[in-house]
Amino acid sequence: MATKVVDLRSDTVTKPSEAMRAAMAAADVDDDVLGADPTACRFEAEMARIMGKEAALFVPSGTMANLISVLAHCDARGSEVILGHDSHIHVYEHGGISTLGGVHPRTVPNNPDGTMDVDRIVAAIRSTDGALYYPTTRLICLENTHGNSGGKCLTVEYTDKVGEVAKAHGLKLHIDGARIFNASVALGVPVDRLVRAADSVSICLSKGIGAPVGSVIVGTKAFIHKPKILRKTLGGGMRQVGVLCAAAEVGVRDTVGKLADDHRKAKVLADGLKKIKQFTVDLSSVETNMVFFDMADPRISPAKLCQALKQRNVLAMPTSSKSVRFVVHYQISDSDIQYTLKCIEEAVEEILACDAKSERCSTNGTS
Ligand SMILES: Cc1ncc(COP(=O)(O)O)c(C=O)c1O
Ligand SMILES: C[C@@H](O)[C@H](N)C(=O)O
Repeated sequence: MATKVVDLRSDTVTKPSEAMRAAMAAADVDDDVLGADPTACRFEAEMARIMGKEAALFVPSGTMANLISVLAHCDARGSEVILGHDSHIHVYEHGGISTLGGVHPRTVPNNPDGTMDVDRIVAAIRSTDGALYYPTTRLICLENTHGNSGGKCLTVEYTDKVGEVAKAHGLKLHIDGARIFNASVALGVPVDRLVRAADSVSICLSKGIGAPVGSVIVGTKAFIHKPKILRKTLGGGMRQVGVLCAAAEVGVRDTVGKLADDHRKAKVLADGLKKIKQFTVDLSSVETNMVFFDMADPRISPAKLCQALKQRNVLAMPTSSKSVRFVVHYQISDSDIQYTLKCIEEAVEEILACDAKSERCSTNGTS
């Protein structure tokens, strides 16, 4: 029997459910590049409806969804996008908007809650009277929930405010909504209301929603025409993609309703960590499915802890030289959470005992 692994590295690690696999096998498909795949068309129409936008486009990944969205809005040479210094687009997408799209990033500091100060966004907008020197600001990007801040939610009030700034300055607003459903559930705000101010949104199907592959870009019908061309340009035009959309349909139907439980389990995990004195965790920062915690004992490093947990079939990821991240998803059970906490306690004991032993060895002069 396969060893049970509690995989808390990310919510991207879920395996397709039996219902997803059955839907994939039974999917009615055709050539999506020719616009003929019935399952893709049905799914895209449903996602547009859910998100309150006119149109939607299925793409292979969240990275490609963000890249295509930025390039579609910034389709003139010398364009600049305002985005968070700690945003996924800026930190984890290989600078694709610049290296592939020629778009210049203008970063604004992300606050601990994932927002960027509105006055700093306004200050970052290039004035047109500096045209000889300045790129042209065309786009503002937000990220909701904000991954590197621990899955924090951007409120609808904040999002609307940034939308007003964009409109007042003739700019567009894109939301990296990889986990927008987590934000919607945690805030208790309908997802279409949460993104109303945005001109485009990218939504990951392969995270909390649990689909094996894909993201969706939503926006106006006129806007989506450009992403469709850019998707093909980037090699993302796929043929019988209904096989993948069928799984995503099941995820949207079955898994969005489980996100609140992911958030509850994350809080249980954080509460358990709080009781272990070798770690520090800010319970108020656990708003959705992510738990970031810091090492409070110099004898315990993120790498040592993750290694010791891995030996107990619990997987996690260091996020810095002093912190570790757990990401909960619907394939993590309550007993998995309790098992993880037990393994953490054992791992701490093991690391400290090993450290004490090596300490005794070094004071005794034996190596
Ligand atoms: C906030 C955010 N945006 C975009 C992405 C990119 O998605 P993908 O991994 O599908 O390229 C991720 C992570 O995967 C993410 O966490
Ligand atoms: C690391 C990042 O690319 C991924 N989106 C995650 O959160 O796991």
